[in-house]
Amino acid sequence: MAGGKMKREKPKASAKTAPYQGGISFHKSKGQHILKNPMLVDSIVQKSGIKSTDVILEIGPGTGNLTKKLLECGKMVIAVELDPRMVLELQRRFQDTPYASRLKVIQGDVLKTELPYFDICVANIPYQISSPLTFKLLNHQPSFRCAIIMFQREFAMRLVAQPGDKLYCRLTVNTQLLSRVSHLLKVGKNNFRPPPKVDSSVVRIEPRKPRIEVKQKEWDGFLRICFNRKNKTLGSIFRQKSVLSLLEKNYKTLCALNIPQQGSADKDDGDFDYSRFGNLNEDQTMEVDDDGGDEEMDMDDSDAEGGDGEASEFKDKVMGVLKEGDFEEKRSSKLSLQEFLYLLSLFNKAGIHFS
Ligand SMILES: C[S@@+](CC[C@H](N)C(=O)[O-])C[C@H]1O[C@@H](n2cnc3c(N)ncnc32)[C@H](O)[C@@H]1O
Repeated sequence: MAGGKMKREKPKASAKTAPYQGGISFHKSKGQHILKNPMLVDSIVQKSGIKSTDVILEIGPGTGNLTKKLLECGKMVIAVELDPRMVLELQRRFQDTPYASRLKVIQGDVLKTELPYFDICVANIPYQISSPLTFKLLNHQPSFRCAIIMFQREFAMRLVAQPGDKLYCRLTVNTQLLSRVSHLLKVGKNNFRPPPKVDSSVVRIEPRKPRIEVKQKEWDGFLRICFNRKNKTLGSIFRQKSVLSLLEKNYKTLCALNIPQQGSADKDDGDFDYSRFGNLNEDQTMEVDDDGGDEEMDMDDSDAEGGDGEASEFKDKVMGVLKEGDFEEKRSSKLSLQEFLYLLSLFNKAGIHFS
């Protein structure tokens, strides 16, 4: 644990349920809504299935109410906290306790921090980093066993959505490509201090082992097109001029370069950019109810169905792929992960690429 003044943990406030606040004022801009219900903290820890040998990653420990329980269960807690006031408070709270040698506090923005090895992540996070954090964790190597994370309810429901659910979106498919996600607990606003404006949910995320390998940029480009208008048929999406001309450009470039056609299971060169899968614009914050960036865009006249000649030949090729897999009349809102993977493989087999 980092240095700091020695001070015993403060005695509990008169009300039994009072959370340890350390006299700190909370900043909503940093997502500081601490857990004030000890029974809820117990329940989260119990559902986490922590082993006594586990190295636990906690993101945003705040004043340490969850941290304390994690220290009781695991071998080691590594806590990443942005706010130096909270870091100091954690040091004060645990420094002269038996937990001190098993707590490591890293001060900084978790999104910019190189994460160490951990077995399990348990966290009540600032909701404004939900999406990039999820993908940062899911691309962390070596992979961890599972993550138990508190999210804004709607974000959580997007993660666990199934084809046909209202909240099924690109975020859902991207998350489920990399992990199995399940809903653990509904959490009301009054369990936090100060209470946020939205309800929350605790979700369990287990990275897939082995991973489903996709070419990242290819997959991302493909899903962006599919979810551009998720309730329209794929036939109607792929007949748009803008989509056809983008795909035709890629097709001609690859033909000109005489690059052998690759299957979708090939990996990209270079590092994975987790921000591509979950950029901040489609995140859910405590205060803003954003819809995940997959709203349907109105098609303007210039983007009506594709034209004649050479373009029309390419359009036939694209439509041929959709027909081959029986996808023309299907909609992204109802397509399973396996169907998306299959459709991309059909496109790639036909030499049609999305990056
Ligand atoms: C919702 S509070 C949770 C506090 C505590 N874990 C609890 O449950 O009582 C989120 C915490 O994350 C911290 N935080 C905010 N942005 C962060 C970031 N980018 N990286 C690391 N910590 C961050 C905040 O300062 C705050 O302490």
